[in-house]
Amino acid sequence: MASLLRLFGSNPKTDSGEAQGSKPEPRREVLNLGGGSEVLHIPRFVEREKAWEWFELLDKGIPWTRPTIRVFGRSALQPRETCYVADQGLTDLKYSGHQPHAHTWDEFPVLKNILKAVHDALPGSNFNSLLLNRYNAGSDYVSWHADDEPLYGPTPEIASVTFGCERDFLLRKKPAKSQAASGSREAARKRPKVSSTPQQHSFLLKHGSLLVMRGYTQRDWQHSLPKRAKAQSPRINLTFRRVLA
Ligand SMILES: O=C(O)CCC(=O)C(=O)O
Ligand SMILES: [Fe+2]
Repeated sequence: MASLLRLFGSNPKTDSGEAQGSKPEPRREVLNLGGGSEVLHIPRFVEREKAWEWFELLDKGIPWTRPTIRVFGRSALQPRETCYVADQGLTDLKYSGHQPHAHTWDEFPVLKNILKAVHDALPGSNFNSLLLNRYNAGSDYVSWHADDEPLYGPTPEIASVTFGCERDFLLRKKPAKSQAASGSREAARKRPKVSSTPQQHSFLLKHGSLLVMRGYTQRDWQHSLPKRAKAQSPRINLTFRRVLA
């Protein structure tokens, strides 16, 4: 995987960390997933102390809830706490049979500061909604999914900022649409066999890190944050998204 990582920031001024009068740009890693999908990772996006300050404000100031969702036809408590913030007048978000209440940005001034930092790091971005997650311990998780709801359009940019306990974030290629239904048995026999091991990547998302999924990542890949017995402290994650129209 390392060979796929293009390391940015090779400017000696930024690498030495001592550009005169300006802060060094944090290191950026770009993982090209192929097929027009890409992940950008900035491990030290928010400086440590600032990130703890933001963690505390979010931990205490956000009205976290643990909604009941529907998965495979059954009701269950969502395995993490959540909150949703969005510009007014946007199409409502709905996932797993649940429609979260859209809070306004004005209710939580800290979110405007975080949003500004994200916009500054990602030229051309213009996020108008935010899904927040709070994982109380390693037993909280998010299962395999893609944020491919139509309201985000075909190639959404999703910017994910992490505070608190570091956790593994996994990406796996969606299985190719089965061709078994079409074509004859003979055609299937002649078709070259594809490897049964799905392509997978793993990122350790640290306190203060930013991870951005772009291009066709939501169409062609899934992501998850698995349970981790050793993770004993809370993690807060913010995913900024743009709802179209
Ligand atoms: O917590 C994370 O890092 C990911 C959250 C996520 O995938 C989501 O809210 O859609
Ligand atoms: Fe997601």
